[in-house]
Amino acid sequence: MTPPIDIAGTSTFSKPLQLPLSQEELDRINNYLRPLVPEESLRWAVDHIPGLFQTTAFGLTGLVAIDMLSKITTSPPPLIFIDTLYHFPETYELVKDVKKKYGVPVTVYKPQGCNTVQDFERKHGEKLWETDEDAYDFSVKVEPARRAYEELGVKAVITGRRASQGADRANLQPLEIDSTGLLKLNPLFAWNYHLVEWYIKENGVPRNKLLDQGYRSVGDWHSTVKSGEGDAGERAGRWAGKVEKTECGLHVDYFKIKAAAEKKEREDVQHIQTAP
Ligand SMILES: Nc1ncnc2c1ncn2[C@@H]1O[C@H](COP(=O)(O)OS(=O)(=O)O)[C@@H](OP(=O)(O)O)[C@H]1O
Repeated sequence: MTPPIDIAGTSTFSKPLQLPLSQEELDRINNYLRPLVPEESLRWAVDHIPGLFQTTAFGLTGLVAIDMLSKITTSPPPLIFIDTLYHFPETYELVKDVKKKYGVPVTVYKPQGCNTVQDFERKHGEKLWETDEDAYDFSVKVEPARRAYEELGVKAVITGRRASQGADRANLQPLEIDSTGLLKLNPLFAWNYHLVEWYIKENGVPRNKLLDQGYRSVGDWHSTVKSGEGDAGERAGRWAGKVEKTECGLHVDYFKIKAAAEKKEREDVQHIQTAP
């Protein structure tokens, strides 16, 4: 591969960026980042963005970013892994492989007050993903992620989302600001599945063993199935059979999912109180 160009000196943005960013500044940054290759975007982000972390479920795209970062900086952004407690054993194996190969710190956050599935089910009941999707997504991913961002002083995260994954991601920009003010850098926003797969093979990057068994995007074991060829099918194995569901909650409006989860909690309490 061609080594990434050293673009650090060509940027006219303040170092570090002054946060929060105005919409005008965000637009200017996106115009600057859009034509860059991922290594250049990552290098720019490491140089300019304070409080930068990488949030990863060790999907192929995030793994590409981890590998690129290991080649462009000696102090890559620390990794945050939200352990829903329902990941496949192969995913937990991969976390170990990545730690061993790259030596990068991985901070793990779990659902509040829960260390094990048994803890979670005592608190929320069995199969919460079937009875209330929003409450499940909020408890296993959204709340732990917010806790991580607050406790670790996270101002920005690198994500593994790409526009070619379609649905809500079809118009993905290199840099976004979410409803809480968190910056999200999507360095591989313009890559397709085949390019990501090619990079992983070419660079000997560790990957989830489930990918050799026909899985293409891996989430929780209870809601992930094998999926077909081509970009259209990449995330088709996530929440299979639920046509409207395309996100796990981490990348939707925080306040909306929080409100939905709290509403369900209130209804449950009311139901218990009025039960005969
Ligand atoms: N559990 C967990 N912990 C930390 N970060 C996570 C998690 N789940 C999703 N993500 C972040 O979202 C990126 C896209 O993930 P997915 O395509 O799997 O979709 S989804 O978020 O689960 O809906 C994903 O990209 P990857 O780094 O490629 O995994 C991460 O940036």
